Amino acid sequence: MAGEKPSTAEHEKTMKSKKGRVTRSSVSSKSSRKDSLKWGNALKADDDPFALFAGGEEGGFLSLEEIDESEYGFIGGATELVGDEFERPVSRKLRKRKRKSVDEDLGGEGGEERKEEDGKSKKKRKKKKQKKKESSSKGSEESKEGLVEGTVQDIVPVVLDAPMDNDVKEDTKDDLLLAEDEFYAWKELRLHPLLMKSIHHLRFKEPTPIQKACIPAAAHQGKDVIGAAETGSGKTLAFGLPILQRLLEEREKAARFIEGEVKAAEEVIRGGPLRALIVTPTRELALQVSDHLKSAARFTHFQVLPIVGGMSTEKQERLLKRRPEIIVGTPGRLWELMSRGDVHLVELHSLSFFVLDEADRMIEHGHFHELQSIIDMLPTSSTSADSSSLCKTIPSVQRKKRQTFVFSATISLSDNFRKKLKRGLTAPKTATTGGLSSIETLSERAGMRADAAIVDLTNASIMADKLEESFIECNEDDKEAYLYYILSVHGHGRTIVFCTSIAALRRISSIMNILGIKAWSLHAQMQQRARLKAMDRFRGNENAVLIATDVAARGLDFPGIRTVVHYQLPHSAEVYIHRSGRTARASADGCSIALISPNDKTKFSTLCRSLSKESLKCFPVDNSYMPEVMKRLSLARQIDKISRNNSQETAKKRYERVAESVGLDLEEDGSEDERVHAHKQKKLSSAHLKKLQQELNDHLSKPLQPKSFSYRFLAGAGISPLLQKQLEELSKKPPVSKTNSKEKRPGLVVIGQDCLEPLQALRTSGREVSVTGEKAREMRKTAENLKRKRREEKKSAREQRRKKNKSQKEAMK
Ligand SMILES: Nc1ncnc2c1ncn2[C@@H]1O[C@H](COP(=O)(O)OP(=O)(O)OP(=O)(O)O)[C@@H](O)[C@H]1O
Repeated sequence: MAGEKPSTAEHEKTMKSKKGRVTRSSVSSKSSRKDSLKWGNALKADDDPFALFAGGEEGGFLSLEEIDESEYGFIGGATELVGDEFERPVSRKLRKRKRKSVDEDLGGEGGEERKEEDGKSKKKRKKKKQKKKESSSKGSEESKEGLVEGTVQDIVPVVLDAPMDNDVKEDTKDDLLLAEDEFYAWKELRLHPLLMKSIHHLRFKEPTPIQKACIPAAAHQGKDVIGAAETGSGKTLAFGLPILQRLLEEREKAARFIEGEVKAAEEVIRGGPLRALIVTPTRELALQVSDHLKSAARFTHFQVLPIVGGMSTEKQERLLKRRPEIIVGTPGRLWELMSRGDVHLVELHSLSFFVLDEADRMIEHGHFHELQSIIDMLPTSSTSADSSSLCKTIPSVQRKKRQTFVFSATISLSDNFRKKLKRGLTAPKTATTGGLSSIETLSERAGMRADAAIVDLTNASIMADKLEESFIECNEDDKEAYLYYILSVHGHGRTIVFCTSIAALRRISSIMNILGIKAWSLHAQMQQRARLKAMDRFRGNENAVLIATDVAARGLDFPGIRTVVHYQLPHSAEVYIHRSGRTARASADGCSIALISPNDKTKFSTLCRSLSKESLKCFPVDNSYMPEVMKRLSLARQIDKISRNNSQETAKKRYERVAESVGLDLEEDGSEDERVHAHKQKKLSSAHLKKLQQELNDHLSKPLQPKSFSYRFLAGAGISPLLQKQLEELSKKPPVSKTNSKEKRPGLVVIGQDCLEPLQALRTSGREVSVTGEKAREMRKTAENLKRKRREEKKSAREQRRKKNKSQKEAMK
């Protein structure tokens, strides 16, 4: 820690000088003076002294959606660069555009209200500005007197070893002590104060085991790392923090080195060549990792840029011109831009980190040819070290070798992995021909060193500790019914339903929506914008349902998913692990339910065997609900069928209209009689559709209840809005007259139904069942052994009796 103090103090000075509050000369005083001029406006505009470096409140996938449409910037280092100027982290314009897009999503509703709001908020902003002006002048007076509030210490007391300002108030001191205790576990990782500050912001009280194991090796010993740990264990920061740590250290070194050279220092601050390239298998994951790194880098003003498919290439090229230090991308788009010769992506001489997230997915099915090409573009480690002298921005600061990180929850390495790596080192790079068939080949080809730290924290089952797995046996045709049962009887908490085929996904999401369960879809055939929107909506509602293909199986970190349903089984045990790992993340709990049809049985028992599971809990299903579930489902299926036919008709009509408008002659469909008949049929089917919808609505207006449920009595605890409404309606009705016996009894319904979350239901009444069949085989064997033993005993007893009789008879003679 001793070695850290000067840098901490220096950093402190730099920050203060940037705020314009401290005028003493420091290492960075020249540059900061110039910078403070540029940043002056931004600083005045915000209360938080660190807001300049922060991403503001924006983040998550809504802001990512904006990437497609707007001038998205680098929020990671959080500074948005426009032209040559530093602007406020996330501009008001961006926020406004975001609001506009939300309005558009809502079909333009609320536009007027928005205008009104805008007017009000303008006034508010004016008032705020006025206030800030007053307070900043007050603040500068205070600072003159030595009364500085809202300094670095206020925000991250723990991390800054510099002494606290004497004028910090007593109560704040108590908070600081508390914070110091709370974040103590991070101290031994010796991270840069700016990183500790963001960790404090993220409220991560202690590092996760994988972070504890990887950060010292990667950040302080400069090692390559192969990291494996359960899903949701914080692997992103396990590689992200070492990257930021080293970049910060190098930047400080460079700043010391070029002391006095304002221009060079500015260049260093603005970013030069690419320093870290992170590759992930899916677009959504790349965006998420980039978002995560941005939040970790929010006080460093390093730039993090996602480069993924489905978004404008031109825009990405424009943004690459701003030379972000860190790029997170998917192989396809990265390679596309590299092949186009994008300077920032092909000049990799200063690349210090190459990261493969979800590395085992990269080698699956061999469809990552681009990854091979990217890896082949990387300079060999020795070249990269030598050529650091080519780097224009930090001319003489000697950089360390490139580090390679390979991470996943499901990595299997052979016993002689190190030997292979060593062999790889002695052989020239071109000798490794062929595809990236294994993690070993992949790591070796990426230049991993033989002394790489191998951190494998996966347990025997490879599943998250607090995940409870279960299954429901049912017919293929009944899967929809059981899904509806889970979502309606236990529909509490965010749920993700996995399918393997897009056709199945479309069908069940349509049926669930007809049944009144708002379900979002996510699959690879959707437009990128729609994919991000679905994810955003899913994040936004804590009881939302997402029906997804395996595009969402890996890495995606939705907060608080309570249940994962495997509607169709995945193709491999690894995918099952990753899918199930969307719940029970970051020491939370959760449950998974697999729907197993007779056709799935063999696959399921193979999967269980490969995960060393002999038994699994059977998810409790209350069969008395099923008649009502089936009734509703039958109506929904009929509605779905008619709606599909109708939409086919509509599409056909649209096609005919377009053809007509361009003067195309289409063949007439059948005779006049047939067309009249078709028209009649259509009328009938729309009447039928109306009737079905009415019937379904009647069912849906009542809460789902078991068959034995009596609708006559009021009971239960609490009043749901539905119950409230029905009570109100009931109170408006006149009492049933005894004389008029024909009058129907008012159908009073409803009980404040307590919805039991799937995990709770599983814990209270799930029963353990053998899944591999081995237990049953063992029991059969034991029973047979017992039977044989008994037979043999009987036989020997008979033999003895016979012998005894015989000897008695002989004695009598
Ligand atoms: N030290 C920490 N303390 C608490 N939460 C953390 C910590 N580090 C990361 N997290 C949170 O844990 C969650 C999971 O992190 P992350 O996505 O990195 O997991 P992962 O191991 O990469 O998961 P997967 O294998 O599914 O990709 C995230 O919400 C992240 O913000």
